[in-house]
Amino acid sequence: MRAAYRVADVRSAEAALLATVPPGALMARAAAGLARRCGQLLSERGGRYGSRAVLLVGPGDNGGDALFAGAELARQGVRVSAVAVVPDRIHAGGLAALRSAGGRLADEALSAPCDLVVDGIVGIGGVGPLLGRALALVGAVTAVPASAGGPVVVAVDLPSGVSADTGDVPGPAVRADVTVTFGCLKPALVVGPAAELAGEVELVDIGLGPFVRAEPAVRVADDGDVRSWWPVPGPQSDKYLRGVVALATGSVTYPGAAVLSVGGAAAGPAGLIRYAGAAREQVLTRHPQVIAATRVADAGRAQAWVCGSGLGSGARAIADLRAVLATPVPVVLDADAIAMLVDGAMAELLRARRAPLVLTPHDGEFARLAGAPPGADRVGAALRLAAWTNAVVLLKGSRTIVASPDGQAWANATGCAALATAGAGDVLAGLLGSLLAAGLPPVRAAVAAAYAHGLAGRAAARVGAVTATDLVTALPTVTGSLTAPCR
Ligand SMILES: NC(=O)C1=CN([C@@H]2O[C@H](COP(=O)(O)OP(=O)(O)OC[C@H]3O[C@@H](n4cnc5c(N)ncnc54)[C@H](O)[C@@H]3O)[C@@H](O)[C@H]2O)[C@@H](O)CC1
Ligand SMILES: Nc1ncnc2c1ncn2[C@@H]1O[C@H](COP(=O)(O)OP(=O)(O)O)[C@@H](O)[C@H]1O
Ligand SMILES: [K+]
Repeated sequence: MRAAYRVADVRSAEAALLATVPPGALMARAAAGLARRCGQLLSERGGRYGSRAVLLVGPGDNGGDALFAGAELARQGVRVSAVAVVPDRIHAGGLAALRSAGGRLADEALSAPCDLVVDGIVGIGGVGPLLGRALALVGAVTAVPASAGGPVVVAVDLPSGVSADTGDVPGPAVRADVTVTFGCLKPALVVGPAAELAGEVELVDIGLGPFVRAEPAVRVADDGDVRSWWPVPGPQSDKYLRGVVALATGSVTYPGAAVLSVGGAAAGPAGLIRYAGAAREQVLTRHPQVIAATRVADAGRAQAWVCGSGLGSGARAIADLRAVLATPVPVVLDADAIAMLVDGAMAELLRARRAPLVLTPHDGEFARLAGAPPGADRVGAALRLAAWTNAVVLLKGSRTIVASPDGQAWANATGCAALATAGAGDVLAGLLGSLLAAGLPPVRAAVAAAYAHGLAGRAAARVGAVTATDLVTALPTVTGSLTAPCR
């Protein structure tokens, strides 16, 4: 698990650490890590000696990091020039170090072609959209991407122009190929549109770890986490012990949603799938192992329910949703079921529930339920909806968020834009239901489902254009790889 911390918490930790080390030591550690990565990137692109680097140097310590790293690169034979955002507010020690290593202060950014741009405009001290010369410099950096022969762009701590705590991007911002961040991750490196601007993120250890006392603002699961959580059948398992997942999804209008959600469930760890709904025939044609009924009341017992994907919102859908909410087992509500929750008549059933509830809204469904779209602070918005509904909220997006009513938030790092295809959410809901049925607690089930779903998207994208059916095809290999092999 990786953890990202808010700026205020990073500052407190840094203050505590600073009191234990000589002045300048932290910046030296940060700059050393930054210079190391920049040097590697130059070596990969034809060599350091004689290459050209431009430092964009803001008025704060972020600029100081860039200058000290530039000094180290200059010592290695790189021709380094620095452009000050605010010429009379440049880190004096950093500038002296750069000059004594042979680097220079330039007036114009990128007046000649260069191999590397180091974005030291702002880091965690950035507030709001970039202003003044900072804004003009960002335009110059983004003109030619590295993939089109432009310079490789390395952001110092954060890509300048992003909101560190929320991952919002309120205006023009640096698009980095690599972000070298110090001490710990910040939310903007893992959530929201900012995370897409960070490129590859390298975390440099500056000794901050023991001084971070706060709870993470957001967590990111890795392969090891998901693998260790994934339910694995034992020698005594039978289909019931592995868990029974039931789905009330699809409708006469949208039978495909039923097929896709059952397909997602089929890749999960549950031992048996029940289906209740109007798409019974279509489900059985594609998934003959399913035990299918037409109504929830006739479906039989399950350890978790999935309800809503393609369900519609007529009288039949309302009755099935009510029946699902009345069960004493974990429930995933997706799509139409979320929309139907807006109806106050469901409130009593929700209040009476003791078993876990997981909501899987995209932004539109979120807005219907919460009264407004998630906005700039997606983690905060998901946490508020989770607290209000007493449900785990899986807020879909390019970095899907999982938020719990007790204030824990996770961001998914495996997604890819290929997932933005009709029916992908149905597949996710089915897989999530299967993980719940197999006994995974709701936050872990949601995090693990988003993780595997993202990997399936990537796997399918490697083959070609991705449809939700391709996700169903790709999922078993992904989920199989997350499961210890049967002995
Ligand atoms: N505090 C520490 O112990 C360490 C800090 N380090 C570096 O220090 C950085 C934080 O330094 P600072 O607190 O000096 O802050 P920054 O250097 O991130 O930026 C602050 C300055 O940027 C300007 N600024 C803010 N928002 C702006 C906007 N929207 N448009 C234009 N200019 C804007 C302000 O004038 C402000 O003085 C970190 O991100 C990291 O790079 C590292 O050296 C590691 C140790
Ligand atoms: N730009 C994107 N990058 C990565 N994943 C995305 C992106 N856009 C959407 N997704 C993912 O695609 C899925 C879409 O689900 P959803 O909106 O419910 O579609 P549907 O209702 O058609 O099934 C979600 O898992 C979401 O996180
Ligand atoms: K920066």
